[in-house]
Amino acid sequence: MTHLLIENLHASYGDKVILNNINLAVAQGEMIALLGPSGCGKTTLLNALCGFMPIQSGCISIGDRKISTLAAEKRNITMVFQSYALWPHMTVSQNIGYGLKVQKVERAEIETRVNELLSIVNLEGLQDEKVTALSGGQRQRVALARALAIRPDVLVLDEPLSNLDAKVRLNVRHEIKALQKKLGFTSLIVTHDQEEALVMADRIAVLNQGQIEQLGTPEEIYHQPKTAFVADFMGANNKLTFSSLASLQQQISLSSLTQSKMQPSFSNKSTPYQVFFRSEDVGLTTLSQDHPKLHNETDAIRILGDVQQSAFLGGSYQISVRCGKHTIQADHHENLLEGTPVTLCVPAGALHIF
Ligand SMILES: Nc1ncnc2c1ncn2[C@@H]1O[C@H](COP(=O)(O)OP(=O)(O)OP(=O)(O)O)[C@@H](O)[C@H]1O
Repeated sequence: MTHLLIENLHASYGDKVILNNINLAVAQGEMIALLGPSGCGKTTLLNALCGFMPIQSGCISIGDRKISTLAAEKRNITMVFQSYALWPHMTVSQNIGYGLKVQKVERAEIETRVNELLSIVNLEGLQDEKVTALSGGQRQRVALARALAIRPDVLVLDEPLSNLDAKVRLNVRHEIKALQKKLGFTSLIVTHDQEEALVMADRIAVLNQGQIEQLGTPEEIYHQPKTAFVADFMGANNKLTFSSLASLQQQISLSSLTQSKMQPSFSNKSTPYQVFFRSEDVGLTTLSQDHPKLHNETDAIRILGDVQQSAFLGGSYQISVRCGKHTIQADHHENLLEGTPVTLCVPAGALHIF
């Protein structure tokens, strides 16, 4: 059931249009990640939702409550900021209970709720510490507990993990996801980290220049990008261009093309085609190697090139291959010297064609 509904939302800074007709229905208990490059309008959307900036037109409602024109404090939406925004002179408990105190909730009730939240976010025993004595991960948990204390209708998280180091980040993102499942809060999370969005969200909205370019489950966004922008943004950043359908068909048969993830504009034979694929889907062989799997692959694009550069990624090497005017990235199990001639093979099923 839809809990938060954003309809035909437009917002600007002066003459500059930032949000251009945003429509989004968020179900009760659902977590939606807003994903997109810097400047696409993610934070502006959160600010408009929370009432921190006016909107030009459109409607925002929670259940049957229209909130677009309400003051921020009347919306019952709380934001968790990347900077935590905690009170440095207060203890953990005082920070968590702050919103309840402002709402003039009784002292005994505040104590009960604070204790409950300390246990939920695993901060028991630290209630009397000053927040300045806590680690980044612990501070973010205090910020989360403080936001949840007032039982918001919608929880909004603006890059909540970006100040944490890589290892803590992995832990905290799993903790937030587990909490969301357990407590069933409805939330929007802003991130520019695609992996974070894939792991945490029930659905992802990919934003581009103030518009939602695609909304779908993490699997849909990853495997079936609807536009070139989404394919590229979600990591299929190898790109080949073909001037027409005929030149594309010289590389790969028509039956394979229809099986691959080709978009409907397929019928226009004279339009240029862009083909996107991930480095992990590229099979690479050197001339000295015999790779039966690649030779048997009939439904595939095959490209010849020379190694330009090899970068060690830990589990594998990322090989940059010069193929005429294109440079293709391929994951490979071993290091290769610059100039080594190679054959690249990409199965039809791994191609996204626009
Ligand atoms: N207070 C402001 N006044 C004028 N323009 C602004 C203001 N805040 C943001 N903008 C502009 O609005 C656009 C969207 O900014 P926004 O912060 O929403 O992007 P974002 O997707 O959250 O980016 P990032 O990932 O870098 O935080 C940008 O072009 C930005 O320059």
